Amino acid sequence: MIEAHSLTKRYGEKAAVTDLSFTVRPGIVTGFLGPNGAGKSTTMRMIVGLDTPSSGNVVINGKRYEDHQAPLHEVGAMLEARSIHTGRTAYNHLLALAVTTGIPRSRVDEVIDIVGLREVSRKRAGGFSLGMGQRLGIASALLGDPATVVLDEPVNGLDPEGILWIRNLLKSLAAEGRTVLVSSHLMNEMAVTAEHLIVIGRGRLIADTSVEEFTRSAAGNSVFVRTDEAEKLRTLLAGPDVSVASAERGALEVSGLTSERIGRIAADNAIALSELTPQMASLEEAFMELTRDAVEYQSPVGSAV
Ligand SMILES: Nc1ncnc2c1ncn2[C@@H]1O[C@H](COP(=O)(O)OP(=O)(O)OP(=O)(O)O)[C@@H](O)[C@H]1O
Repeated sequence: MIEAHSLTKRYGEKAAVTDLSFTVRPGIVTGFLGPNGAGKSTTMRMIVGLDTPSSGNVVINGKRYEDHQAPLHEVGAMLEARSIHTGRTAYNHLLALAVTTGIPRSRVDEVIDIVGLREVSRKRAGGFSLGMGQRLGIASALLGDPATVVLDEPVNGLDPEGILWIRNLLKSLAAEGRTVLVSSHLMNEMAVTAEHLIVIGRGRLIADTSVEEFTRSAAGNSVFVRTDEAEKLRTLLAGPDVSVASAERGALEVSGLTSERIGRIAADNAIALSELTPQMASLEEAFMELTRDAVEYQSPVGSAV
Protein backbone atom coordinates (compact mmCIF):
# COMPACT_ATOMS: atom_id res chain seq x y z
CA MET A 1 0.00 0.00 0.00
CA ILE A 2 1.24 3.49 -0.87
CA GLU A 3 -0.16 6.41 1.12
CA ALA A 4 0.54 10.01 0.15
CA HIS A 5 -0.39 12.68 2.68
CA SER A 6 -0.56 16.32 1.52
CA LEU A 7 2.47 15.72 -0.66
CA THR A 8 3.93 18.97 -1.98
CA LYS A 9 7.04 19.59 -4.09
CA ARG A 10 8.30 22.99 -5.14
CA TYR A 11 11.26 23.68 -7.39
CA GLY A 12 12.01 27.31 -6.52
CA GLU A 13 8.91 29.25 -7.54
CA LYS A 14 7.49 26.31 -9.48
CA ALA A 15 5.00 24.05 -7.66
CA ALA A 16 5.32 20.62 -9.31
CA VAL A 17 3.03 18.82 -6.82
CA THR A 18 0.59 20.51 -4.44
CA ASP A 19 -1.17 19.01 -1.41
CA LEU A 20 -1.59 15.61 -3.03
CA SER A 21 -3.20 12.85 -0.93
CA PHE A 22 -4.11 9.39 -2.20
CA THR A 23 -3.89 5.69 -1.37
CA VAL A 24 -2.75 2.94 -3.74
CA ARG A 25 -4.13 -0.42 -2.64
CA PRO A 26 -2.57 -3.87 -3.17
CA GLY A 27 -4.09 -6.52 -5.42
CA ILE A 28 -5.13 -4.21 -8.25
CA VAL A 29 -3.40 -2.13 -10.90
CA THR A 30 -3.75 1.60 -10.20
CA GLY A 31 -3.30 3.96 -13.13
CA PHE A 32 -1.66 7.30 -12.42
CA LEU A 33 -2.87 9.66 -15.10
CA GLY A 34 -2.32 13.26 -16.05
CA PRO A 35 -1.35 15.43 -18.98
CA ASN A 36 2.30 16.29 -19.64
CA GLY A 37 3.87 18.16 -16.75
CA ALA A 38 1.09 17.18 -14.32
CA GLY A 39 3.58 16.00 -11.70
CA LYS A 40 3.43 12.22 -12.16
CA SER A 41 7.19 11.65 -12.38
CA THR A 42 7.86 14.02 -9.49
CA THR A 43 5.35 12.14 -7.33
CA MET A 44 6.87 8.78 -8.28
CA ARG A 45 10.36 10.05 -7.48
CA MET A 46 9.13 11.11 -4.04
CA ILE A 47 7.56 7.66 -3.50
CA VAL A 48 10.93 5.98 -4.01
CA GLY A 49 12.94 8.58 -2.10
CA LEU A 50 14.71 10.13 -5.10
CA ASP A 51 13.14 13.52 -4.38
CA THR A 52 12.36 15.00 -0.96
CA PRO A 53 8.90 16.51 -0.48
CA SER A 54 8.82 20.23 0.34
CA SER A 55 6.05 19.26 2.77
CA GLY A 56 3.78 16.29 3.43
CA ASN A 57 5.00 12.73 3.11
CA VAL A 58 4.51 9.44 1.33
CA VAL A 59 4.83 6.01 2.95
CA ILE A 60 4.96 2.48 1.56
CA ASN A 61 3.42 -0.11 3.86
CA GLY A 62 3.64 2.40 6.68
CA LYS A 63 7.27 3.50 6.28
CA ARG A 64 9.16 5.96 4.13
CA TYR A 65 11.18 4.28 1.37
CA GLU A 66 14.52 4.99 3.02
CA ASP A 67 13.33 3.60 6.36
CA HIS A 68 12.72 0.11 4.96
CA GLN A 69 15.44 -2.41 5.81
CA ALA A 70 15.41 -4.03 2.37
CA PRO A 71 13.96 -1.31 0.12
CA LEU A 72 14.41 -3.30 -3.12
CA HIS A 73 12.30 -6.09 -1.67
CA GLU A 74 9.71 -3.53 -0.66
CA VAL A 75 9.54 -1.39 -3.81
CA GLY A 76 10.70 -1.97 -7.37
CA ALA A 77 10.62 1.04 -9.65
CA MET A 78 11.24 1.96 -13.24
CA LEU A 79 11.32 5.70 -13.61
CA GLU A 80 11.54 7.56 -16.87
CA ALA A 81 15.21 8.40 -16.81
CA ARG A 82 16.71 4.93 -17.05
CA SER A 83 20.26 4.36 -15.94
CA ILE A 84 21.60 1.40 -17.85
CA HIS A 85 25.31 0.90 -18.47
CA THR A 86 25.01 0.41 -22.22
CA GLY A 87 28.34 -1.41 -22.54
CA ARG A 88 27.15 -4.24 -20.29
CA THR A 89 25.08 -7.22 -21.32
CA ALA A 90 21.55 -7.39 -19.94
CA TYR A 91 22.62 -10.32 -17.74
CA ASN A 92 25.64 -8.45 -16.34
CA HIS A 93 23.60 -5.32 -15.75
CA LEU A 94 21.14 -7.30 -13.63
CA LEU A 95 23.90 -9.29 -11.96
CA ALA A 96 25.75 -6.11 -10.93
CA LEU A 97 22.53 -4.77 -9.46
CA ALA A 98 21.85 -8.05 -7.65
CA VAL A 99 25.38 -8.38 -6.23
CA THR A 100 25.45 -4.82 -4.87
CA THR A 101 22.08 -5.23 -3.18
CA GLY A 102 22.46 -8.74 -1.73
CA ILE A 103 20.04 -10.42 -4.10
CA PRO A 104 20.90 -14.06 -5.05
CA ARG A 105 22.29 -14.73 -8.53
CA SER A 106 19.45 -17.22 -9.22
CA ARG A 107 16.96 -14.32 -9.14
CA VAL A 108 18.70 -12.76 -12.16
CA ASP A 109 17.77 -15.80 -14.26
CA GLU A 110 14.24 -15.71 -12.91
CA VAL A 111 13.60 -12.08 -13.88
CA ILE A 112 15.21 -12.58 -17.30
CA ASP A 113 12.61 -15.27 -17.94
CA ILE A 114 9.75 -13.20 -16.51
CA VAL A 115 10.46 -10.37 -18.96
CA GLY A 116 11.28 -12.66 -21.90
CA LEU A 117 14.88 -11.52 -22.46
CA ARG A 118 16.50 -14.98 -22.33
CA GLU A 119 17.66 -15.02 -25.97
CA VAL A 120 19.34 -11.61 -25.80
CA SER A 121 20.52 -11.66 -22.18
CA ARG A 122 24.19 -11.99 -23.26
CA LYS A 123 23.94 -9.11 -25.72
CA ARG A 124 25.03 -5.56 -24.94
CA ALA A 125 22.11 -3.50 -23.63
CA GLY A 126 23.36 -0.54 -25.71
CA GLY A 127 22.09 -2.27 -28.86
CA PHE A 128 18.64 -2.95 -27.45
CA SER A 129 15.46 -1.70 -29.08
CA LEU A 130 13.18 0.55 -27.03
CA GLY A 131 10.96 -2.42 -26.20
CA MET A 132 13.87 -4.57 -25.05
CA GLY A 133 15.17 -1.66 -22.99
CA GLN A 134 11.76 -1.36 -21.30
CA ARG A 135 11.80 -5.09 -20.54
CA LEU A 136 15.27 -4.73 -19.00
CA GLY A 137 14.05 -1.77 -16.93
CA ILE A 138 11.14 -3.86 -15.68
CA ALA A 139 13.47 -6.79 -14.93
CA SER A 140 15.56 -4.43 -12.75
CA ALA A 141 12.40 -3.26 -10.98
CA LEU A 142 11.34 -6.85 -10.25
CA LEU A 143 14.78 -8.07 -9.15
CA GLY A 144 14.07 -7.69 -5.41
CA ASP A 145 10.71 -9.52 -5.76
CA PRO A 146 9.07 -6.31 -4.49
CA ALA A 147 5.68 -6.09 -2.81
CA THR A 148 5.14 -2.73 -4.50
CA VAL A 149 5.88 -1.95 -8.15
CA VAL A 150 6.07 1.63 -9.48
CA LEU A 151 6.48 2.12 -13.23
CA ASP A 152 6.63 5.49 -15.00
CA GLU A 153 5.13 5.37 -18.52
CA PRO A 154 6.16 1.75 -19.24
CA VAL A 155 4.22 1.54 -22.52
CA ASN A 156 5.75 4.68 -24.04
CA GLY A 157 6.98 3.95 -27.54
CA LEU A 158 6.12 0.24 -27.48
CA ASP A 159 4.55 -1.71 -30.34
CA PRO A 160 1.13 -3.37 -29.82
CA GLU A 161 2.70 -6.68 -28.80
CA GLY A 162 4.87 -4.95 -26.19
CA ILE A 163 1.87 -3.01 -24.87
CA LEU A 164 -0.17 -6.21 -24.53
CA TRP A 165 2.73 -7.92 -22.78
CA ILE A 166 3.10 -5.11 -20.21
CA ARG A 167 -0.67 -5.02 -19.67
CA ASN A 168 -0.75 -8.74 -18.84
CA LEU A 169 2.37 -8.54 -16.70
CA LEU A 170 0.93 -5.70 -14.59
CA LYS A 171 -2.31 -7.60 -14.09
CA SER A 172 -0.49 -10.75 -13.02
CA LEU A 173 1.72 -8.80 -10.58
CA ALA A 174 -1.43 -7.34 -9.03
CA ALA A 175 -3.13 -10.75 -8.96
CA GLU A 176 -0.19 -11.97 -6.84
CA GLY A 177 -1.27 -9.39 -4.25
CA ARG A 178 1.30 -6.72 -5.06
CA THR A 179 0.64 -3.00 -5.10
CA VAL A 180 1.05 -1.77 -8.69
CA LEU A 181 1.18 1.92 -9.62
CA VAL A 182 1.70 2.74 -13.27
CA SER A 183 1.71 6.19 -14.85
CA SER A 184 0.46 7.07 -18.30
CA HIS A 185 -1.01 9.96 -20.21
CA LEU A 186 -3.20 7.59 -22.26
CA MET A 187 -6.67 7.07 -20.83
CA ASN A 188 -7.64 4.30 -23.24
CA GLU A 189 -4.62 2.24 -22.27
CA MET A 190 -5.29 2.64 -18.56
CA ALA A 191 -8.97 1.76 -19.02
CA VAL A 192 -8.00 -1.76 -20.11
CA THR A 193 -5.05 -2.18 -17.74
CA ALA A 194 -6.03 -0.57 -14.45
CA GLU A 195 -8.90 -1.10 -12.04
CA HIS A 196 -8.45 2.19 -10.24
CA LEU A 197 -7.39 5.64 -11.42
CA ILE A 198 -5.69 8.56 -9.75
CA VAL A 199 -5.83 11.57 -12.04
CA ILE A 200 -3.74 14.69 -11.44
CA GLY A 201 -3.34 17.99 -13.27
CA ARG A 202 -0.93 20.83 -12.49
CA GLY A 203 0.23 18.85 -9.48
CA ARG A 204 -3.20 18.60 -7.87
CA LEU A 205 -5.63 15.71 -7.48
CA ILE A 206 -8.44 15.82 -10.04
CA ALA A 207 -10.03 12.38 -9.59
CA ASP A 208 -9.58 9.25 -7.48
CA THR A 209 -12.02 6.74 -8.92
CA SER A 210 -12.53 3.20 -10.19
CA VAL A 211 -12.19 2.65 -13.94
CA GLU A 212 -15.74 1.31 -13.89
CA GLU A 213 -17.09 4.51 -12.37
CA PHE A 214 -15.06 6.68 -14.74
CA THR A 215 -16.34 4.70 -17.75
CA ARG A 216 -19.91 4.96 -16.53
CA SER A 217 -19.69 8.71 -16.05
CA ALA A 218 -18.12 9.08 -19.51
CA ALA A 219 -21.05 7.33 -21.14
CA GLY A 220 -23.46 9.69 -22.81
CA ASN A 221 -27.12 9.23 -21.94
CA SER A 222 -28.46 8.75 -25.44
CA VAL A 223 -29.18 5.54 -27.32
CA PHE A 224 -28.96 5.03 -31.07
CA VAL A 225 -31.82 2.89 -32.48
CA ARG A 226 -32.20 1.60 -36.03
CA THR A 227 -35.51 0.15 -37.23
CA ASP A 228 -37.73 0.05 -40.34
CA GLU A 229 -40.58 1.30 -38.15
CA ALA A 230 -38.91 4.43 -36.78
CA GLU A 231 -42.02 6.62 -36.82
CA LYS A 232 -44.15 4.02 -35.00
CA LEU A 233 -41.43 3.55 -32.37
CA ARG A 234 -41.00 7.31 -31.95
CA THR A 235 -44.67 7.62 -30.97
CA LEU A 236 -44.41 4.70 -28.53
CA LEU A 237 -41.31 6.10 -26.84
CA ALA A 238 -42.71 9.61 -26.36
CA GLY A 239 -42.94 10.78 -22.74
CA PRO A 240 -42.36 13.84 -20.57
CA ASP A 241 -38.62 13.26 -19.97
CA VAL A 242 -37.87 11.58 -23.27
CA SER A 243 -36.50 13.27 -26.35
CA VAL A 244 -36.31 11.50 -29.68
CA ALA A 245 -34.43 12.90 -32.67
CA SER A 246 -34.16 11.42 -36.14
CA ALA A 247 -30.47 10.78 -36.61
CA GLU A 248 -31.03 9.63 -40.19
CA ARG A 249 -33.74 7.82 -42.15
CA GLY A 250 -34.77 4.69 -40.24
CA ALA A 251 -32.77 5.71 -37.16
CA LEU A 252 -33.53 7.47 -33.88
CA GLU A 253 -31.37 9.09 -31.21
CA VAL A 254 -33.21 8.63 -27.90
CA SER A 255 -32.43 10.45 -24.64
CA GLY A 256 -34.13 9.75 -21.33
CA LEU A 257 -34.62 5.96 -21.70
CA THR A 258 -32.17 3.10 -21.22
CA SER A 259 -31.42 0.71 -24.08
CA GLU A 260 -33.10 -2.06 -22.03
CA ARG A 261 -36.34 -0.05 -21.77
CA ILE A 262 -36.32 0.84 -25.47
CA GLY A 263 -35.73 -2.81 -26.41
CA ARG A 264 -38.61 -3.89 -24.16
CA ILE A 265 -41.04 -1.35 -25.66
CA ALA A 266 -40.04 -2.40 -29.18
CA ALA A 267 -40.45 -6.12 -28.36
CA ASP A 268 -43.85 -5.56 -26.70
CA ASN A 269 -45.02 -3.92 -29.90
CA ALA A 270 -43.43 -6.45 -32.27
CA ILE A 271 -41.05 -3.88 -33.76
CA ALA A 272 -37.83 -5.41 -35.06
CA LEU A 273 -34.66 -3.45 -34.23
CA SER A 274 -31.53 -3.81 -36.33
CA GLU A 275 -29.42 -1.73 -33.93
CA LEU A 276 -29.66 -0.60 -30.30
CA THR A 277 -26.47 1.13 -29.13
CA PRO A 278 -25.84 3.25 -26.01
CA GLN A 279 -23.70 6.19 -27.14
CA MET A 280 -20.38 6.42 -25.32
CA ALA A 281 -18.23 9.53 -25.28
CA SER A 282 -14.76 8.14 -25.91
CA LEU A 283 -12.81 7.67 -22.69
CA GLU A 284 -10.01 9.76 -24.13
CA GLU A 285 -12.48 12.61 -24.74
CA ALA A 286 -13.84 12.29 -21.20
CA PHE A 287 -10.29 12.37 -19.84
CA MET A 288 -9.42 15.46 -21.89
CA GLU A 289 -12.58 17.16 -20.66
CA LEU A 290 -11.67 16.30 -17.05
CA THR A 291 -8.12 17.62 -17.33
CA ARG A 292 -8.76 20.46 -19.79
CA ASP A 293 -8.14 23.25 -17.30
CA ALA A 294 -4.99 21.54 -16.07
CA VAL A 295 -3.12 21.27 -19.35
CA GLU A 296 0.10 23.28 -19.10
CA TYR A 297 0.63 24.10 -22.74
CA GLN A 298 -2.70 24.52 -24.54
CA SER A 299 -2.76 24.41 -28.33
CA PRO A 300 -4.14 27.67 -29.69
CA VAL A 301 -7.88 27.30 -30.36
CA GLY A 302 -8.51 26.08 -33.89
CA SER A 303 -4.88 25.13 -34.52
CA ALA A 304 -4.20 22.11 -36.68
CA VAL A 305 -3.08 19.05 -34.73
N1 LIG B 1 14.03 19.30 -11.38
C1 LIG B 1 13.07 20.16 -11.74
N2 LIG B 1 13.29 21.50 -11.68
C2 LIG B 1 12.31 22.37 -12.00
N3 LIG B 1 11.08 22.02 -12.43
C3 LIG B 1 10.80 20.72 -12.50
C4 LIG B 1 11.77 19.72 -12.17
N4 LIG B 1 11.22 18.50 -12.33
C5 LIG B 1 9.94 18.73 -12.77
N5 LIG B 1 9.71 20.05 -12.87
C6 LIG B 1 8.43 20.68 -13.27
O1 LIG B 1 7.41 20.16 -12.47
C7 LIG B 1 6.23 19.90 -13.24
C8 LIG B 1 5.86 18.43 -13.12
O2 LIG B 1 6.79 17.63 -13.84
P1 LIG B 1 6.73 16.05 -13.94
O3 LIG B 1 7.88 15.60 -14.77
O4 LIG B 1 6.60 15.48 -12.57
O5 LIG B 1 5.36 15.83 -14.70
P2 LIG B 1 4.81 14.54 -15.46
O6 LIG B 1 3.37 14.45 -15.11
O7 LIG B 1 5.66 13.35 -15.14
O8 LIG B 1 4.95 14.95 -16.96
P3 LIG B 1 5.41 14.11 -18.26
O9 LIG B 1 4.25 13.24 -18.60
O10 LIG B 1 5.61 15.23 -19.25
O11 LIG B 1 6.66 13.40 -17.88
C9 LIG B 1 6.55 20.34 -14.66
O12 LIG B 1 6.06 21.64 -14.84
C10 LIG B 1 8.05 20.32 -14.70
O13 LIG B 1 8.53 21.27 -15.63
